[in-house]
Amino acid sequence: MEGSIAQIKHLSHRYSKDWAIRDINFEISNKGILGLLGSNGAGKSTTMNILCGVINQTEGEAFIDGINVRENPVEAKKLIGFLPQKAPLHLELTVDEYLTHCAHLRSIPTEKIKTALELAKAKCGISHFSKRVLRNLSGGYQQRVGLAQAIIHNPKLVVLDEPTNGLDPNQILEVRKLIKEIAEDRAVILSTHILSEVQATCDNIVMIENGQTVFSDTLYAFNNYIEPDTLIMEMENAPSNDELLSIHGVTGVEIINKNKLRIRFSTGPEITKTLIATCVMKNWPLTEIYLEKTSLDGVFAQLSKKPQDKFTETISEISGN
Ligand SMILES: Nc1ncnc2c1ncn2[C@@H]1O[C@H](COP(=O)(O)OP(=O)(O)OP(=O)(O)O)[C@@H](O)[C@H]1O
Repeated sequence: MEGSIAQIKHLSHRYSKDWAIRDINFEISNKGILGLLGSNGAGKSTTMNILCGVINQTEGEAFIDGINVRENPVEAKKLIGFLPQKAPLHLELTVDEYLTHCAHLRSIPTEKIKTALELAKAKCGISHFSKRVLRNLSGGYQQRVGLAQAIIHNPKLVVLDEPTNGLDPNQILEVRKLIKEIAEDRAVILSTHILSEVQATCDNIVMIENGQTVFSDTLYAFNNYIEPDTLIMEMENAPSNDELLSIHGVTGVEIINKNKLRIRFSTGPEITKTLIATCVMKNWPLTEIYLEKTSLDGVFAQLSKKPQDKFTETISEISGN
C-alpha cells in the first residue's frame, strides 16, 4: 500500500498451546481510520498488543514506519500512541498532573511539556478540566484524557482498543467525533466488536474471526459486500405464510407478532418493491416495511457463504467446510 505507516505480516500468536491469531496480514495507511472488527475473543487485542510492542508474537512481523517492532521496540513505540481497553489512568491525579507524568514517560523535553499538554488538551476538549482530579470526571471525559495521553507526543499512529466501551450513547458519539478529528492528521487503528462503530467511523476495515482475517478492504466495499437478507413488514391482518412464500424471492417468513413479520429473501434488497406492489395489488394493509440491519454474526455468516471471492480459503478453514 502506498503511504502506509504500519505493516502486519504473517502475524501469529500462541499464548500456551492454542493459537490466538493465525497469519494476520494488513497495512495501515498514513491517514484515516482503520477498523479492526471482530467478535469477543477474535484476536483483536492480541494483534494490537503485538503492534504496540506490549507482547512479542510467536511468528511473523510488525513494522511501524519501516521499524521492526520486535527488533527495535523503543524506536517503534516513539511513533505510537496507545489507548488500551482499560485506560491507564491514575485516578488520584489531576488532568495536568497525569498528562505531565505521561509526557515524562514519553521523554518529551521539559521545556516542551507545557505546549504538548496544551495541544493535547485542546484537541481532546479537556482544557477547562486541567485541575480536575480524574476520579471526578465522567466516563466520557476520562476517555478523552486517555486519548490525550495517546497523542501527547504527537505520534504518527494512534492505536485504540475498544475506545467507546462502557460509555453512554452521547459519550460514544462525542468520542467517535474526537477520534475522527485525531485521524485528520495521522493514522488511527481502532478495534471494536460493534459493527455500527466501524460503519460510523472507519475508512478501511479488517475483520478477523477465530484469529484469522475474513475481510480486508474499504468501508465502501464492505457495505456493498454485506447485503441485508431480511426485512420487516408491519401490516394489519397479515396474509398466510403460504401466500407470502409464493412471492418470487421470499424464502422464509417468521411471525414476530400479530402485525409484524420478518421476511427472509434471496433476491436482493429490491424485493421491497415487489412486496409493496403485491400488497397494493392484493389490498393488504401494509403500514411499514424496512430492511433489517445485519448483525456482526450475520456479516460473518454472509462472508462464510460467499465462495467465489478471495477470502474463500480462510473462511472455509474457519467454518470447517
Ligand atoms: N493472556 C492470555 N492467555 C491465554 N489466552 C489468552 C490471553 N489473552 C487472550 N487469550 C485468548 O486469545 C484469544 C484472542 O483473545 P483477544 O483478547 O486477542 O481477542 P479480542 O478480539 O480482543 O476479544 P475481546 O474483545 O473479548 O478482548 C481468545 O481465545 C482469548 O481467550
